[in-house]
Amino acid sequence: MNDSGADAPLIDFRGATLRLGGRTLWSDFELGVREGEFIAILGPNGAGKTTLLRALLGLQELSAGKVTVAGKKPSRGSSDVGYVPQQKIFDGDLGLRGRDLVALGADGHRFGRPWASNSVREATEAMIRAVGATSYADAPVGNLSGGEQQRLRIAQALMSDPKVLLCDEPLTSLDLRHQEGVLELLDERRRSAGTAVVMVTHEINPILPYVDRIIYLVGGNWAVGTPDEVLTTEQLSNLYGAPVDVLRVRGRVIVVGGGETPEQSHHCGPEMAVAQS
Ligand SMILES: Nc1ncnc2c1ncn2[C@@H]1O[C@H](COP(=O)(O)OP(=O)(O)OP(=O)(O)O)[C@@H](O)[C@H]1O
Repeated sequence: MNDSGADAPLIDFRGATLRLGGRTLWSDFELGVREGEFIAILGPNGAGKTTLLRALLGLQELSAGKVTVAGKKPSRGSSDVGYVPQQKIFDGDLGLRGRDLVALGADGHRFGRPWASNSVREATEAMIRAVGATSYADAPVGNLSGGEQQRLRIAQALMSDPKVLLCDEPLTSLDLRHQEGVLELLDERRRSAGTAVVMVTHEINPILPYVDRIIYLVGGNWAVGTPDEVLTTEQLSNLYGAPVDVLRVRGRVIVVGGGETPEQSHHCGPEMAVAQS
């Protein structure tokens, strides 16, 4: 399923192909992401989800085709792109306070010499308020819960006021309440500021109320579309090249795979995959 895109997409992949270590991760990938769109990237381990984010960060050259972000070739350190890397829980001994972590996201383009300025302090305070972290912003980050830490990391990534926010598995190790908190925060940002959000995740059900479209990558194949378009028995069976059943049970999506790939992909038991929430 190819994406029709918009006139001037914020993210624009054209015929993008990426080969790494003798494997084709994805080929002829086409996608136009509009301002304020919320996109989730799904797929099994090793399908190339993080690598797709790396291409947007200017950290990974394409093997063929092209990609632009805000009309430009992606480049390292661009203030157009905010990035929340895969979660690492901060150590309890780390002396850094929440507000210090957020302030680290202030970049030279916007603030001049970051640490010295009042404008950084004010912007940090405003961002902490915006993500609802005021009550714990002065605590050492290592003492905070995973969900609280994640909020601060997103605040840090938003400090450069990026046009695009990339998040790599921001829901991992969060309970349902904190997952919803993070998703609501991302949703609010894309609605209020028009930031396009692109999120890698293994969690399907929590994201369904929020995302506009899904990119599903499997073994060199890809599909892009709304959750209803992509999460179907036919589409996933095509992508996996093996029988996969997509069931809807009490509003939840459950993917049951016949081969080994779907089970591996979503860290579930041997019989049933995905449907984690
Ligand atoms: N620099 C590299 N050289 C060769 N192979 C690489 C390189 N970087 C990544 N790979 C391989 O590319 C594949 C895709 O990796 P990537 O991290 O994008 O997968 P992913 O879909 O994010 O997986 P996961 O769900 O496990 O995080 C993996 O098989 C990985 O080993």
